Amino acid sequence: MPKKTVEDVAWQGKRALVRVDFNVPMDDARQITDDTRIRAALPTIAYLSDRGARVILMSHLGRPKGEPNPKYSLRPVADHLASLLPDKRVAFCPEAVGEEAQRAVAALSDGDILLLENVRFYPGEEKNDPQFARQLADLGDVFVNDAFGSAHRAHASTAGIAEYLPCVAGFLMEKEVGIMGRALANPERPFVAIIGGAKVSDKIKVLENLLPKVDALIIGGGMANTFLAVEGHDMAKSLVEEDAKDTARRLLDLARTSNRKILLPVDVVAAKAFAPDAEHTVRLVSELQPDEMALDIGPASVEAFRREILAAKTVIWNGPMGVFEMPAFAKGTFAIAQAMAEANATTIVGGGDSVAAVEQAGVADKMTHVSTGGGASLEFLEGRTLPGVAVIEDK
Ligand SMILES: Nc1ncnc2c1ncn2[C@@H]1O[C@H](COP(=O)(O)OP(=O)(O)OP(=O)(O)O)[C@@H](O)[C@H]1O
Ligand SMILES: O=C(O)[C@H](O)COP(=O)(O)O
Repeated sequence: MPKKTVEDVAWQGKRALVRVDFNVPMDDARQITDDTRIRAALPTIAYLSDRGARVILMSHLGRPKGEPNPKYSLRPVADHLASLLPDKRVAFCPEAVGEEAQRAVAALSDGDILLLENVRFYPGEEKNDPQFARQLADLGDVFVNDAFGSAHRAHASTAGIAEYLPCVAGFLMEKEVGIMGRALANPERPFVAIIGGAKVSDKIKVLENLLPKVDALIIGGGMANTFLAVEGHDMAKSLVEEDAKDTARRLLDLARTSNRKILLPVDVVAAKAFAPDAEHTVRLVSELQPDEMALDIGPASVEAFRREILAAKTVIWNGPMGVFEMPAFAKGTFAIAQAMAEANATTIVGGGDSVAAVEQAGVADKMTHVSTGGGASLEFLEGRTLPGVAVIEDK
């Protein structure tokens, strides 16, 4: 069902209360180390301001547990936002609700932008307290949800607030939900999903939701070990989840009976320790030694996965192929990023680590879509209805 967006509202003079996800990484000196999420919200902010709305932005930053904490203040984000929008007036309010916030909103002229302080400085935010949601709602005329990255949270500023205000999607929300939604509901085929990361248990629902939809499911990373163990391989010291073996077996059976391909690594980078400087070598999965663990996929696996990706028309990727934080075990992950960059397909990357990998590989701009949501994109791939999406009005 298509949702209402910012384009469905006449904005002149209205107060647009916009939830953004400005939960950006910062270093110890409170410098923003990656402003992707801020830049991703600019189209919505500029659109509203250009149409004469008074733009009031709400976000969380970090997990301050319901009380003010200068470490998690959004003030540096307001300064950065002002530098990205040199032609606009951008102000910061050190409160998110109450008299000071109301005064700051009342002082806005059409087109002005105001960022409120971290909504998680208030206990009502994460509790989705109706009174807190109401206090936020008092600051605006229309609620715009552009925080895809927080859409899996049913909090006051992402969901509860919609009880009190009409709710439309911002451009980022529309794009995220549109691209991923289309890929899952009506993909151009062949449709290939690549799932990696540490554990099967974190991604059971993703695997279950995707398997019936895809033509091929590529499994890499630590989670592949459990599947390989079920197929009869001795994975030696590799991370294998005993508790997830039944799930892995069930998925392999389902793939066989439903004619879906599951591709597992055929070779791995084997190391004697989980350490950046560990001695390591490429081995066939069947030749892993008793004192070794698999920490990356090997070149033959890369080649097989690459062929599948290059033949696809839609590719979704979540989770690294190995311990890519350590350069010795990052090759497989970067090779997958490269293959996706070369594919003549709709390519979608979601999940914090895989997004970091495509950025480090320098190919983020070659993807059709790099999601700004970690947890949110994972829950979307699980097929769940995200609370922050559910509250947006249907057209
Ligand atoms: N073979 C392996 N053995 C052990 N750990 C591994 C292996 N392969 C990958 N990992 C680890 O898995 C972790 C990433 O898994 P995770 O499921 O969190 O990925 P993600 O979904 O992309 O990220 P996020 O949870 O941030 O959205 C990385 O820290 C990586 O080192
Ligand atoms: O970074 C994220 O995934 C979102 O901003 C949500 O943050 P949270 O996990 O603290 O709710």
